[in-house]
Amino acid sequence: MNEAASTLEGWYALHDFRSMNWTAWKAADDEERAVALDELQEFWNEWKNVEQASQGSTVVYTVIGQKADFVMMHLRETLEDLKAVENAFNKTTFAKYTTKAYSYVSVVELSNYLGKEGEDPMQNPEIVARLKPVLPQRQYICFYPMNKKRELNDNWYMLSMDERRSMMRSHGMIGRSYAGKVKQIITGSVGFDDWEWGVTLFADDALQFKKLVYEMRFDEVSARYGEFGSFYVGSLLNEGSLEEMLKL
Ligand code: VOV
Repeated sequence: MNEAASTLEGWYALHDFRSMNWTAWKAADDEERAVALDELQEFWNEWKNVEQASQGSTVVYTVIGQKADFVMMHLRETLEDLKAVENAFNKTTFAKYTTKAYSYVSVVELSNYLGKEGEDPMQNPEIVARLKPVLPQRQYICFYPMNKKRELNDNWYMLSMDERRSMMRSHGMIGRSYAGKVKQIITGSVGFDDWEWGVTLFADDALQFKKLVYEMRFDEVSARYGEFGSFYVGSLLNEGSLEEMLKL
């Protein structure tokens, strides 16, 4: 059997995409809307407490286009913690005015393709911080799921470790040339969701997503082996900008 890459896992991830039910939101009276917003604010404060206690991280972004109106991306220590945060949101008054659009379940993952031989990665604070990251508050987010191909002639999983490592090195070099412009969080989802990985990118200039993804399309690991799902792009929401978005 071919050698599997070994992976390190960190916090579990839930990308929870919701759409607004604008008809219901507009039909609600001022008091109902105020209650919904107050509860949402309380909920948001709880997320901040979780982040301060280093037990997870949450960011909220709009989603542009008709696939959804906003996404809550949660990182938590366990799948149960993710379910709890999902349930808690569903029980808020605000959730009554939303519909479920899409969700993605995965876990922050690092592989050993480019790791140093003989080093215990868990003793490296940089690696631990990448496995349990505080999510960046950049202006834009881009999320999409992907697979590595398993076709007769192009089967990633039949390649030797050395072949895969050399392609991942080239991938990493392209990625590194975007240092400071795009921050990536790769989450593994084999056994958890419909694709093999979730790719979440953060940037202050959304065009850098297009440039990075396009450049990677010419790199063998993406050109030959990458298969991609739907792309979601959006901009950062905080309590203030969410209220602005919901103002009638
Ligand atoms: C923003 C830049 C960026 C950088 C620096 C970067 C670097 C790296 C390194 C060094 C490594 C390997 C070690 C590890 O960390 O696991 C990876 C790993 C991975 N990547 Fe990546 N990637 C980036 C960005 C980046 C993008 C934009 C994509 C989507 C590809 C595209 O065509 O749309 C991607 C995908 C992945 C995946 C699916 C994996 C896991 C592959 C596996 O088989 O296990 N990635 N990636």
